[in-house]
Amino acid sequence: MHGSGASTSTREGASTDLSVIWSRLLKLGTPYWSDPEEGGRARWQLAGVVALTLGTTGVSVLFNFLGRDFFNALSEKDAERFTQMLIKWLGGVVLGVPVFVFRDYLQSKLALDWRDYMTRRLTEEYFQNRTFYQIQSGSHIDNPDQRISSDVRQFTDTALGFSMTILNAGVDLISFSGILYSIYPPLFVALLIYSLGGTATSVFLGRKLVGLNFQQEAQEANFRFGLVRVRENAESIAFYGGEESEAKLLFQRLGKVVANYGDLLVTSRNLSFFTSFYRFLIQILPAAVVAPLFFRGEIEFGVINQSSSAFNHILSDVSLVVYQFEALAGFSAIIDRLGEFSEVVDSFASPSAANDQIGSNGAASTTSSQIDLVDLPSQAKSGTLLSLEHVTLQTPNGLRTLVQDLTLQVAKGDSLLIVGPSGTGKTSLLRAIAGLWSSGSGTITRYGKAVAADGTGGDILFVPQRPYMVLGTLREQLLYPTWSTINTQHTPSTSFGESSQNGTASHQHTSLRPLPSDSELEEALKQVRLDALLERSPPSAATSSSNGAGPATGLDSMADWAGILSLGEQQRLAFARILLLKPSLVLMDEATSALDVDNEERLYRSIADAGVTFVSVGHRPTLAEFHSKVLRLTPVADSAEQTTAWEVQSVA
Ligand SMILES: Nc1ncnc2c1ncn2[C@@H]1O[C@H](COP(=O)(O)OP(=O)(O)OP(=O)(O)O)[C@@H](O)[C@H]1O
Repeated sequence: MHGSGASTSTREGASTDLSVIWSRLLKLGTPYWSDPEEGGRARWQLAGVVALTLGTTGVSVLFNFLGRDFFNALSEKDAERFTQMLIKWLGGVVLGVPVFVFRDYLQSKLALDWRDYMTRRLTEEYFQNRTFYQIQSGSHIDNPDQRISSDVRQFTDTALGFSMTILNAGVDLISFSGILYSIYPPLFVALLIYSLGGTATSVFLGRKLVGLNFQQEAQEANFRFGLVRVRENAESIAFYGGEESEAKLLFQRLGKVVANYGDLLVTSRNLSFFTSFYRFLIQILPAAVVAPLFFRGEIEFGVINQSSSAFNHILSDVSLVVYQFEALAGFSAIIDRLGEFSEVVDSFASPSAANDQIGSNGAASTTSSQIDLVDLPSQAKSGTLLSLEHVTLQTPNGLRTLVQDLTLQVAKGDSLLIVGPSGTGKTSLLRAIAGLWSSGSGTITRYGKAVAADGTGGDILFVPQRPYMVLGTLREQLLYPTWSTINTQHTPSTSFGESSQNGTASHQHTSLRPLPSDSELEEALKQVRLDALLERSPPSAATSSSNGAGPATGLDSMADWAGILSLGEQQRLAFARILLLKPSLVLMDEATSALDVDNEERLYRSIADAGVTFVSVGHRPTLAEFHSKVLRLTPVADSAEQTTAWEVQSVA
């Protein structure tokens, strides 16, 4: 069972349907403001931002009038009034600047809180019902990491920014229209025609930008993901000498980034031609229109400046779409990507969709039949830990039936080995028991709870071929996943340092399973022959403790464990986790494939001695002697569906 990282597929086109974008915007944007816990505070903050935004318009109107009087005093050579206006102007600046600064600060702070809320919500849904796993294997969603991190940030920043800009523009428009209309009505009408025409033209010229921005986000993410894969698989690539083909693949991705960006540049250049002409033309337009009134002595000189300023205000309000078109196009692309992601995540995260499979369009679609997965409390009497009744298992796309009508039971003290040629469905059977796959029919009953990160459950544990190494200390590796939430509350150099003196005392530990003491952790390492790790000085600079006391050692040492431990060592560490947790039943997928026979025997004996019942998947002949029963899967010759036959044998 191997993870393959994020999908690299991208869609050819973005959704430019305005009604879809609008409904996605509402669906994404509204939950924060109506949230029972955080909504109240958010609404108050928003009210503050709105008030300050209105304040900024008030300040602008004030300066419009101050400017008029200032230039009138200047043209009339009235030195005393000029000095007065200068002082008033300076006073206005002192009062006005804080309004602008606080508006910006509060708005950014609100965007940050909103981002925090949205990211937490999406992340929770992403992990609910193993959505992160289902999305990867069965949907077209590309780069979920980028959507959760950067897309959410851009969404909240831009949504709030645009809302305030629109509000500001509305109030501005009303205030300055009054001023301009009172100066010269024809100027006001000409301006409206000019700006509405400009908006329509820029929408026409920039219409391709939404799709191009959508593609840009996806291509950038694909390129970055390619680089991440090289980092994650550095050693394998180096062994294969695959540098050249990796570079070629990266260049292909870079090529797509550059090509799309090139198209984007051309479209924005064409739009820029128009918007720049539009901007430059209006600089003298109001003065040109009002000048005859001044020459005829109907208005004062300061009114020219005032009308020019009012004209510019109104024009930028009405021309919002012209000036912001590129940003709007980028925002639509973000709404599209995020909305699509949230819809797919929702469809998996909702309990009704938990057992659904994903269709090729990325949306969940219910397949005709499902395997029933039933969890029951442990059966002390019968000793049954796992039972499969008439289980027929299919691949998620329903194209292959892997195992048909399988019935078997695993009771306390049993040890079952699943064998069969590669591709017959051994790992898939474990996937079905773990609840990752459910296409097919029949019933799987698990007696006892699978391990949970809060320390509850832990009657059943699944161990993959390549154990997952968390980012953290050696202690955190050993405690994963049973006590993992407890670990995240501590930094290795402080709390774990304390706990190493008194065992478990410093942990606020509320789980049902007691947290193993340091000596138990060290004993588990000894049993799997990894106690040398306690002595080994970690090579990475990241191991230095933050209090400057030098690198942490022993259980608190930090390293890139997945990078420095051999696969065999990682597999031994996974056995140390079993020995610490002592689950009733453990299901292992080629969990000793990288070990020598001697170590393999020692590990199997140690978990059997600990009273753990186990089911293993494996190819190695040496495994049979540690098991009491063998489930043998054999491909059925000439079967169109490439299905497998099965039989259970006792080991002599
Ligand atoms: N997501 C998937 N969608 C469709 N088919 C899949 C998927 N994942 C695996 N398969 C197919 O299901 C079959 C069974 O895979 P599985 O990993 O269970 O085999 P296995 O018996 O454990 O093989 P091995 O011994 O090589 O590990 C394989 O043919 C595999 O290609």
